[in-house]
Amino acid sequence: MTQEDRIFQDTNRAKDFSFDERVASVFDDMISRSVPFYSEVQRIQSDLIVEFLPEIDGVVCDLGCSTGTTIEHILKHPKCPKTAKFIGFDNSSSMLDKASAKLSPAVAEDRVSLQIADLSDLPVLPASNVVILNWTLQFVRPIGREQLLKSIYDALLPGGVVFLSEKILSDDPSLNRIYIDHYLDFKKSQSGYTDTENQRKREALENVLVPYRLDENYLLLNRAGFTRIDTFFRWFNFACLIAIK
Ligand SMILES: C[S@@+](CC[C@H](N)C(=O)[O-])C[C@H]1O[C@@H](n2cnc3c(N)ncnc32)[C@H](O)[C@@H]1O
Ligand SMILES: O=C(O)C(=O)C[C@]1(C(=O)O)C=C[C@@H](O)C=C1
Repeated sequence: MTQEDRIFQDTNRAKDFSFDERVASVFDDMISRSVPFYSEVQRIQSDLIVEFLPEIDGVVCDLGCSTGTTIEHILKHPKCPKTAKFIGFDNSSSMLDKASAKLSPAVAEDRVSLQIADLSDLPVLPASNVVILNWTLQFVRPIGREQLLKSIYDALLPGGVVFLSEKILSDDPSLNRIYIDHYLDFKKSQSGYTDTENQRKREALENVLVPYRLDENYLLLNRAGFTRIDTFFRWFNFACLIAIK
């Protein structure tokens, strides 16, 4: 059972945000209160993902899988083939411990495996039908992003897809300001985070979460080899992209 996220009520919290044990212990609460339409995105994304899974031996890699919520959603989808295999990667062992508990029956049946790995220095991915990067590329150092997307492109089978969800910037500064203000309002109203908590989290995420503009993310995907790209969901400064090989 996930605890309620009150991490930024604590004044002693170290400055830089990190996915440590303390964040992992409240993460499901934190992300569902911090990413607008988080569960709806999981729902519609899994509807899309099953369209790209073959009847037998499909492979899905979730990079930055955190506590395994996305894999759990797909596994529970009525159209998810029973032979599909899932591999979750993350560089936080605390997150993977939570994922392993959440997904334990599927791990026991060998449908899911979890691997500790840094996305800046990823082992070669298996040939995959689907690769997911949900709110994770934004945490990878900008210099490593293109190479990561290239290795995803190489790992995808023909017709395979990458799902990329990110916090984004607008190229119009005044719209950017408005979007961020509405995002802060969202966090206050939907979740009860105070202005102080929001401000502290914002400072902790500075230089840790580095968002790109939507067109910059399209360009990165283009450079990696993808030409068929679409935005299937957007809410102000959050966007979810699909790109087909
Ligand atoms: C915002 S969370 C992702 C949420 C998750 N995909 C979901 O849909 O619930 C970002 C995750 O990426 C992981 N992460 C960040 N930088 C990473 C890196 N360089 N290598 C591997 N994992 C990383 C973090 O540990 C964290 O679990
Ligand atoms: O930008 C913020 O304030 C956020 O809370 C965003 C965000 C994200 O997009 O990953 C940052 C960290 C948490 O993992 C959950 C949400």
